[in-house]
Amino acid sequence: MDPSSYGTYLVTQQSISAGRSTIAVVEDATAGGVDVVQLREKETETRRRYEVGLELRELTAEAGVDLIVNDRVDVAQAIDADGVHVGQSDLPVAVIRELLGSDAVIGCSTSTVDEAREAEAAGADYLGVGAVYGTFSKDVADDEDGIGLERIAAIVDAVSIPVVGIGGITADNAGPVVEAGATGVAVISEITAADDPRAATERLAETVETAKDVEDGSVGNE
Ligand SMILES: Cc1ncc(COP(=O)(O)OP(=O)(O)O)c(N)n1
Ligand SMILES: Cc1nc(C(=O)O)sc1CCOP(=O)(O)O
Ligand SMILES: [Mg+2]
Repeated sequence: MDPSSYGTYLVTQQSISAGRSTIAVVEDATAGGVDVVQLREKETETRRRYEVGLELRELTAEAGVDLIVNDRVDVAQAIDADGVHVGQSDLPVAVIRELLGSDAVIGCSTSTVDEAREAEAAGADYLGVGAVYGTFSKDVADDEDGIGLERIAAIVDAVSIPVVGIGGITADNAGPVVEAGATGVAVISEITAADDPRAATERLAETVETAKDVEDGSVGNE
């Protein structure tokens, strides 16, 4: 799948999933219409991460959903994932491109226009930009209220690759992120910690689709 289709993006984290397995959450999310899943189990040992990754590879492939691995090029290769997502403290994008080749999808986290331009020049296929709003799922050093929608719009203007907003995003506040120009939104808690992850995914995907229609002018300008 092309990252320009990454509208609804699930980042996994079993520790906040109310006792459900990451596999069960991803099954629900694929049934609910997620476009891409990132395996991000920072507290899980490598062997277990690999085993979960193999299962996710099978179920995402069947559902036609992309599978991205957080940080780890070796795990991505071992499970035949579609790509890798890295941040400013991880391996550089250009090095990952050398290792994985031109077909791999490489995502890079950025929170400023300069970082975004640099990641694009290095060969990133999409950007994860955040934290858009305040989040409890990760320690985000610079701004605990988030970088906000104006920064999203500035980054979208500065690059020509897709931008995915992340951080504190819910079905209630995702619309403005897409209306600011983001291709989509990435979430952990909105889906993972929901009572019904499938329904939460459906709600989020519906919000993203509606906002895209507003953004491209097909509704709301009659
Ligand atoms: C889609 C997406 N965007 C941003 C991030 C954050 O990546 P990073 O800054 O490398 O932090 P960790 O996730 O590795 O803790 C992401 N994972 N996904
Ligand atoms: C993994 C991650 N990266 C962020 C960034 O700003 O780069 S914010 C974040 C956590 C997103 O979790 P939630 O959807 O529960 O807020
Ligand atoms: Mg990282």
